[in-house]
Amino acid sequence: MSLDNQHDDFAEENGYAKIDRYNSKKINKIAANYAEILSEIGENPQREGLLKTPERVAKALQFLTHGYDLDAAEVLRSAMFQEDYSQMVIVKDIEVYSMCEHHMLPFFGKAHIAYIPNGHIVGLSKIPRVVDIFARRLQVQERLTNEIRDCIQDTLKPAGVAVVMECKHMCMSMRGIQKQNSVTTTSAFTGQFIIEKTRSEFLRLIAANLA
Ligand SMILES: Nc1nc2c(ncn2[C@@H]2O[C@H](COP(=O)(O)OP(=O)(O)OP(=O)(O)O)[C@@H](O)[C@H]2O)c(=O)[nH]1
Ligand SMILES: [Zn+2]
Repeated sequence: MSLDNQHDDFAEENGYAKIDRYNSKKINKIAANYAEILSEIGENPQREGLLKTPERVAKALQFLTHGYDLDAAEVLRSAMFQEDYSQMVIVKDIEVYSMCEHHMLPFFGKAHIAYIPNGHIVGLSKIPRVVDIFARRLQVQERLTNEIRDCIQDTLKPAGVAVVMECKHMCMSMRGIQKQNSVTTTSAFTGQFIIEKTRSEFLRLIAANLA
């Protein structure tokens, strides 16, 4: 499969068929800027290996920020089901890839999310989808954490939501302070998770190695 085809197939493979994935005007504009950047860093944008690089980077950037084109609440609403289940539901170890808004370098790690149903449950896959929709934007980890919490709380209206994220920031490892192993943890809670006992149960369960 050619590189172009791989990119073209991205939308469908990821269930994001309705994204206007290839706004070619946008791609061309971003690519032109990257050709200039290549020159500025002392490279020759005309050498063979770099000929298609500006276009590749433009497409990669569009992928890495495609969350702007998606509505996380709509995704949740598309798979809400009435169910008489009122115990904690936890989806843990969700891989997260985002980009910090300060340096546009990746930060990545895991999200652990729980909610306590209040009449409705949600299709399990929709929780990582919500994570991705907010992560695939320029972010800070704190806002990303809060946006996931608020979206689940406002849409599903459960008795409580808990979000914990643990991420490594490339802007702190490959440049700047250059700390290779530091991990940043953020958390956000609503409803019953504000109560110490419920929050402790959630934290104990995400720390446990049950599977
Ligand atoms: N709170 C928070 N800070 C972040 C996140 N991602 C990156 N940063 C920080 O954003 C800050 C930007 O600080 P500046 O002093 O303006 O930028 P800088 O000179 O490149 O800073 P250094 O990284 O310390 O070299 C840095 O301290 C980064 O570590 C994030 O998700 N949350
Ligand atoms: Zn950064």
